[in-house]
Amino acid sequence: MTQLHPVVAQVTESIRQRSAATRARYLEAMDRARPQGSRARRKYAAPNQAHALAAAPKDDKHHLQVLSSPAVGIVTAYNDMLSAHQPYGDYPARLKAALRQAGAVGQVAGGVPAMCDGITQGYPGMELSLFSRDVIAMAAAVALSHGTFDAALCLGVCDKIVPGLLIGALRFAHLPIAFVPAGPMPSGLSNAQKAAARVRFANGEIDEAAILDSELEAYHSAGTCTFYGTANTNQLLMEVMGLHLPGASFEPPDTALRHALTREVARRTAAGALRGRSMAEMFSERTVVNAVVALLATGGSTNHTLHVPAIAAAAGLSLTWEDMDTLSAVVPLLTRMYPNGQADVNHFRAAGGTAFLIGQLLDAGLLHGDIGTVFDWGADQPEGLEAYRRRPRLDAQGEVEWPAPEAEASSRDLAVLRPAAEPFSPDGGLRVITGPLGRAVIKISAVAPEHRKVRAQARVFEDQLDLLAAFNAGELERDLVAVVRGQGPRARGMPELHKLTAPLKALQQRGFAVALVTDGRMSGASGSVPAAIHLTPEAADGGLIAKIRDGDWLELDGDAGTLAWDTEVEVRAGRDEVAPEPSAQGYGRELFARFRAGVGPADRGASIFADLDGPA
Ligand SMILES: O=C(O)[C@H](O)[C@@H](O)[C@H](O)[C@H](O)COP(=O)(O)O
Repeated sequence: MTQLHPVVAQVTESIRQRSAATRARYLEAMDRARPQGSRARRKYAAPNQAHALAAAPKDDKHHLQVLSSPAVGIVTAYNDMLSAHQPYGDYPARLKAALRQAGAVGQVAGGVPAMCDGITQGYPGMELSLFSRDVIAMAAAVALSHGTFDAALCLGVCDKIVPGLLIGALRFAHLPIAFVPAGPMPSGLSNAQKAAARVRFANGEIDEAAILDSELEAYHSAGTCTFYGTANTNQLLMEVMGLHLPGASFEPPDTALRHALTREVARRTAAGALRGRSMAEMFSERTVVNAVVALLATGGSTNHTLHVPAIAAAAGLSLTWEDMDTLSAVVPLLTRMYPNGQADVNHFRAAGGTAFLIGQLLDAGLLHGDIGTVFDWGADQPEGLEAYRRRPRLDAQGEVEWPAPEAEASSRDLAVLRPAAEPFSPDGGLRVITGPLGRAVIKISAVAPEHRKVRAQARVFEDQLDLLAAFNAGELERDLVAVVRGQGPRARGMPELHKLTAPLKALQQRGFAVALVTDGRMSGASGSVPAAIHLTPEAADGGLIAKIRDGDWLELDGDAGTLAWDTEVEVRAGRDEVAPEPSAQGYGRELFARFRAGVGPADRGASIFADLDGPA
């Protein structure tokens, strides 16, 4: 067996020790919630049980009431607005049929909201986006609060939905809970061509009709957007955490194999319920470390520097940005997918996909192989992550099987996916930035080495639209550190500022040294311009970013992980903080005032949930 890398072992151990008290309380709570006796619903009095059975079809009633079959709650994030979630429309029927075959009964326990960042990018709805993660966690809890379920299946793909569902699921981890993906959109216009068209549009070289045609060729059908942004990072992380079946993440929607995988995850979850498995016994600090390693090895979305700590906290575990940074120094970058390269997730899958990636990381001792997985719930011999080296395929009956991996498996496209011995870069794609302004994160894997260090005078904006206006007015034709502040969780719910990608890139292409510093977020799809994001403390929480003025010299060095601010301490002290503009009314933003007032800082996940398991 491969020896675990000492740094991975050390980070895992420090998370375990730091989290000892909260984790113990979490596991006790999960233990207390475990049903005593055969089925969860039996603890309820007759009227309560009858309510749960009332609308069930006759056969399901017989199974639940007489045969004591397990009940599996389906929590769905279906809607027609997210192309990635549209395929979920008929999943409840598919899952219920598969569960019946496995001797269980499926019931839709509830729906959770899901919003598309691609639609709301740059518009008021985006100010609800990050908070929607916590709303989804709460909605998942409401769905599972019926308490009549012996297992659950969660249906979600996109940015806030998977983290939200997982946070909710982890509070019901006395049950076995699996995640059911739906697969990526087929490749259309490439992401690089799409981005190039946006820069041409920003430069005034093409008109509204041409840019819309370009976008419609890129976003053309159901399935997850093909770039390696937050949604696809979610998918990869779920697989490496053992919460998807092996190879399930990137099989396209509506293929025979996709449907066979969906049936199989239902069967394995039913088996988990029959065997008395729980998510709590499979999800540990090792699972969390695996998620971070996979994030780093693939240059995944910066949003996961918020989501993974928030997910860990929901399982009583404390993960810090420093843990991520420490791991980043030893985890090699093994993939190049847009925005870190030209390929998309379909190319990644064709090059060897998760099976090759996980195999490489296991062989390098960078992943914990000994984690519990949903695959193991239906297997006689637990295999842990080893099973995820295998690729799914259809057997003669049209069901899924995972043949033993080829001994000499290699990447089929070294421009997209590399072995650990020949990485794109010896270290991972994310870095913590430190300096007098506080701490921030940067995704250097998406930035060419020659652009990673920028020294320039600041131009300060309180709103991304002001930056766009200044760009359009030709005021930004110079070396520039754009400071966009008042965008943090307490100020505005931490919107993504992805609309700035095209103009900043256009300036970079004109030969200017350009960087961004913000207490807001950038999209997982943003790249090429170095961006120190998630700056904490934010302007609305006493952060010194509120004291920067136009003309101050800033130096962002992505490789060194530093953000210097030349202005003398005495000069800074004499300046007033510019208070962030309050979040506007309308688009429901007023409903989230309590969220803004109560949210925690970015390095703790920008979450409204604090100390779920008491003090550390
Ligand atoms: O974090 C992310 O991955 C993004 O928020 C993503 O979910 C969103 O859809 C982008 O806005 C689309 O990217 P493009 O605008 O580049 O197509």
